[in-house]
Amino acid sequence: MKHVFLINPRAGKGDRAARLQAMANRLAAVHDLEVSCLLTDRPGAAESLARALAETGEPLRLYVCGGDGTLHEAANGIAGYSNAAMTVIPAGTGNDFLKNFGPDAAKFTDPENLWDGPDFPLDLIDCSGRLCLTIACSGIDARIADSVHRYGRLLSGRGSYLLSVAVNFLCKPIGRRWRVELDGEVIEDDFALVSVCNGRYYGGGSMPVPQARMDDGVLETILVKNVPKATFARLFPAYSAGAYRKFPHIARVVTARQVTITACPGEEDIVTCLDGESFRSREVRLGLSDKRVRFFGPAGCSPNATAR
Ligand SMILES: Nc1ncnc2c1ncn2[C@@H]1O[C@H](COP(=O)(O)OP(=O)(O)OP(=O)(O)O)[C@@H](O)[C@H]1O
Repeated sequence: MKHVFLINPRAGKGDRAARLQAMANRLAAVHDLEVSCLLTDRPGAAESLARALAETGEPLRLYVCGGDGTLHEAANGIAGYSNAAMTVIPAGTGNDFLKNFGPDAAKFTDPENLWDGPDFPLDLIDCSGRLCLTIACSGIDARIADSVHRYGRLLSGRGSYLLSVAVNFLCKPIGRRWRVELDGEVIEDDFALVSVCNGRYYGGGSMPVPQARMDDGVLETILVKNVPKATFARLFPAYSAGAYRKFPHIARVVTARQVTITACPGEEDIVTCLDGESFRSREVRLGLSDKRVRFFGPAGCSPNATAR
């Protein structure tokens, strides 16, 4: 069995690569394991490195050291390979994925809790060919997340968030005219956002659909219609706390197997964010992937620990 620490030295604040490499060396020495470290040298590197390791066919335990973006890339690399399993040692900024594990999330910081932990399959969202572990969001939330990344190159975390909210929320309309197809049902309307949830957390801890479970073969999609800005600001805390049932005239949750979002003629491209990584397109097709990813974690942990 190969144990590989896949380290993103650019994740989070400050370079933790040296500390993570020391952790890997200690794990090898204490348990007489074959442990190596790989550093990502560019965006996208975690995916190609993870895929290359999985393609060898050798039994693999991959410790993804980074945030949600690095985890997203690694999952795209190893999904569907039965010889490969992955876990995460949180080294990112938000680490929203681990919030699904509740209090056990803290145990993921120590590889002693991970190296011989049980593995279990997790579902994945297929979004126009890319795979997403937690939440695939399109709309105002994705536009804000996208700008936070862009402004983050110039400003602090809080500064880039505030500027992003100002630009996307205060200076531009919230709604976009989309045609949304949910299995057979077609709705054309102005939408604030449409988020397909496998996991429960995104955007630094918002939990739109608390019943979403990561291994039940079901995706929960929340649709929020366009509303005046003051209404959106007033309802956002309830949306973030999973209380969408409090405003049924605006929000609705469905378990459609196929969701297609198409920008209406004249409307700008749709911004979609997958595990925090964003892209633009005219149309987004979402559904349960036929691939799953093998995930390992501390004994007794559950990716549904906070589901309700
Ligand atoms: N050597 C590198 N140089 C620049 N960017 C890199 C490098 N290696 C990986 N990346 C990119 O760094 C980005 C940020 O990584 P990641 O999302 O894991 O951390 P984060 O943004 O701090 O955490 P979170 O997403 O949990 O808030 C990813 O999009 C990844 O592609």
